[in-house]
Parts: sequence; C-alpha cells; structure tokens
Amino acid sequence: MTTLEGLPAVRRLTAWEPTRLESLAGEYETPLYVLDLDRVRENARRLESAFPDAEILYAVKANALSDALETLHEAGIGLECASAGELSRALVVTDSGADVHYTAVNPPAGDLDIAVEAWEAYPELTITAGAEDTIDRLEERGYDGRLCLRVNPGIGAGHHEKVQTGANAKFGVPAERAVDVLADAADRGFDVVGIHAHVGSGVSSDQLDAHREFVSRMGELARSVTAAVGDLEFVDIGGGFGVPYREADAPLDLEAVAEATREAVGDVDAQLTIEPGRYFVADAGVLLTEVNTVKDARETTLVGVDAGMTTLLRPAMYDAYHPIRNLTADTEADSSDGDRSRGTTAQTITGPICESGDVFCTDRELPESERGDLLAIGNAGAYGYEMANQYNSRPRPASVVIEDGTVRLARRRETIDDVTSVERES
Ligand SMILES: Cc1ncc(COP(=O)(O)O)c(C=O)c1O
Ligand SMILES: N[C@@H](CCCC[NH3+])C(=O)O
Repeated sequence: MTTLEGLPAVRRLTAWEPTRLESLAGEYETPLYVLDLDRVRENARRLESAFPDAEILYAVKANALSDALETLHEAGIGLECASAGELSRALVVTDSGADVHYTAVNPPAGDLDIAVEAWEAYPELTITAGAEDTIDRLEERGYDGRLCLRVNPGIGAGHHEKVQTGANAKFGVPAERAVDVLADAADRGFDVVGIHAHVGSGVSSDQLDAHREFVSRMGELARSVTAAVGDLEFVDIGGGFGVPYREADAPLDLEAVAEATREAVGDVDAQLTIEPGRYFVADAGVLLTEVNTVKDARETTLVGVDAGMTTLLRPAMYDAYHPIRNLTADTEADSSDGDRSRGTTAQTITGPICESGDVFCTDRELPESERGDLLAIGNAGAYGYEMANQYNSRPRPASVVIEDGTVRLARRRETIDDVTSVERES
C-alpha cells in the first residue's frame, strides 16, 4: 500500500519552496509554467518499480515540452504520440523509433503521410489503428509495418465523463470485432504486434474495480487473438493512472493497480505495455500567476489574476480542482521580522478572459489576497500548457524547467506578434 509519508507518492503544493517560486516569477514574469524534471524522474522510477516487467511509454499529450521528453527518454521511457506533431517531437528524441508508438484517432491525411514517412526512416515504429478505415488508409500509403489495433473494451473510467474513453465509440474497434480485423490485417501483410485500449484518464483507487474489469477484458481478448491470429508481442492497456488534486485525496495505490493488472494479463504470453501521461508530470508542475484585482463582490471576494482559462483550461473544461497557494502570504508568515498574519476569506479566482467560466476556484477559503500577490496553482504539469490556447488573442505563457537545482527557460513567452504573424505570412 502506497502511503503519503512513506513514498513520495504525492507532492503537495506546499512542498514547493515559496521564495524560490517568487524569484522565478520575478525573473521570468507571470503567468509562468514551472516543471521540475527531477520530480518527473522520480515519478518514472515509481512507475518502473510498480511495473518492473512492463514496457513503459509516456503519453506525450500530457506535456510535450522537449525537456520532458528528453528526460523521460534518458530514463528509459518510450513515447506514445497522438498526432503527427507529437510524433515529430518524439523522433527528435528517439534512437531507433522502437520505443515510439503513434496512436491514430481519426487521423487527418497529413498525419498519416507523416507517420508513414517516419516509418520509412524508422521501421521499428509502431502504428496503432483505432478503425478499419485507418488500416485501409495505411495500406494505401504502402505501410506494412508494425500494426497494433486499438480496441474499444466497452468499459470506461476516469475523473470526468469527458475523459472516459473505454466505452466511447470514437475510440477503437469494438473488442468483439478485433479477432476478425487482426486476422484480416495479418492476411494483408501487416506485421500484427499488439492490441491496445485506454479506459480513460485520471482513474483513482476507488475505480479499481473498473480497472480490474477492463484489464480482465484485455487479457481475455489477448488470449483469443493469440489463439486465432498468432502470438502478440505486447498488450497495451493505455494510461489513465490518476493523481490526487485535492489536498485530502489519497494517492493512487499503484501497487494495487499493478497487482490487478498482473492477475488479468500475467498469464498472457506477451509483454505488458502501459502508457501513462499525467502520472509522470502532473505534480511536477506549477503555474505561477499574479493577482491584479481584488473586489468585494456580493457574496464573495473576487480575485483577478493574469492567468486564465487560456493558460490552464482544466477548471473551466472539467470543473477540475487544482490546489492554490498564496506564496506572498506564506513568505510573509515565514519571515522572521514579519508580524503580519493575514486572515483567510472565501475567494473566487478568475482570469482575464471574457467568459464567465474563466474561473480557477469558487469561494475557496484562502489567505486574503492583495494586488501584486503571487499565487501558485498546483498539479499543473499535465494537460496545462498542452491545452493552453490563444483565445482573446492572448499569447501563451513561458515555461521554465528545474533540474539538479538549476533553472532554465524551456519555452519563451509568446508575444502578440506571435499570435498575429501567421496571418501576415499567409
Ligand atoms: C491512448 C491514450 N494513451 C494514454 C493516455 C494518457 O492518459 P493519462 O494522462 O491519463 O495517463 C491517453 C489520454 O487519456 C490516451 O488517450
Ligand atoms: N485533458 C484531460 C485528460 C485527457 C487525456 C487525453 N485522452 C485532463 O486534463 O484531465
């Protein structure tokens, strides 16, 4: 059983050093994403120790920053890509392509062209198809390389309905059709290497039963495919391992997830493959943002900050909870000469975007905010920058990484010119 105190299974926002974060904001301005690469490595080690015999890939979509990909590649983790763009990033990092999977979901023609070109250069690349059309379209492009079939297992799980994929018809070929589809693909000359499914994202320990049912369906399917079509090299059960976002949430019991997985697929004569994204990076990232407005509204104190739903979309999109800490108030409270101690009050924290959904939290009890305060929004390492956008013609923020105690700029802040220049170029 993973415990909070024993293993560093969850990194609370309070573990970040406030004065350090303040100095980063001072140097690089806000809003600013910060990613701790040492923490990413620790998360990788925890996954490796829970799944010692598995092939582990990183789902690049969680955070595609080159520094994150390089760090994980050096740690022996492969890369799972959801688009031609992610694939292009992975090919910069990989040596042979053998540790790269491209998972095609209704792939635009240009993506398939790039994936097939990538395979010509890296024949050990694996392409995972989630529809028979995708297999046909690969064949039309002359592809007869390593093929994995994404199946729809008919069971989903995850932190929100919008991220549950396992029973959503968009994702994968119905599992009951998999044997026929793979037999046909093998007859057509594809190198059938695996089956794949992804139950959903942000699966927590209280959804362990759904995970158990999911992996048991995958085990059963793997045995049927092996009997009817031939040996499989791997069974890929996707990612989805949840991390705690609320202060009171327990960390995912990774050992229990691994044990349930082994019970279901341990006797299948194929490599187990997992491809988490969030687990590697979520708690390795924070978003720093500055308070610019404090208003006494009718029922709450309204706090305006310089990050918004364009910087971190998760609260607006999924009502996702992210821990928030007022670093300025904490530094004051810690400083020896500081005799100031702020009270707390219920605050609604919102960004600069013209949408009423542009809210990070509603009526959350936090130290009273003042203009100029620096806030840290925790667990922002996964699906943070990746889902950032330029709505309201707002440039995306900068990202810095911390490694071995040093900080470097990993991605510069966009400018308004970056937002508009593509029009002038066309
Ligand atoms: C196919 C696939 N693999 C892996 C992942 C990674 O999910 P997570 O970040 O929840 O581990 C996703 C995203 O949900 C996915 O769609
Ligand atoms: N973007 C989602 C996760 C979805 C992963 C992709 N299938 C989140 O922030 O929770």
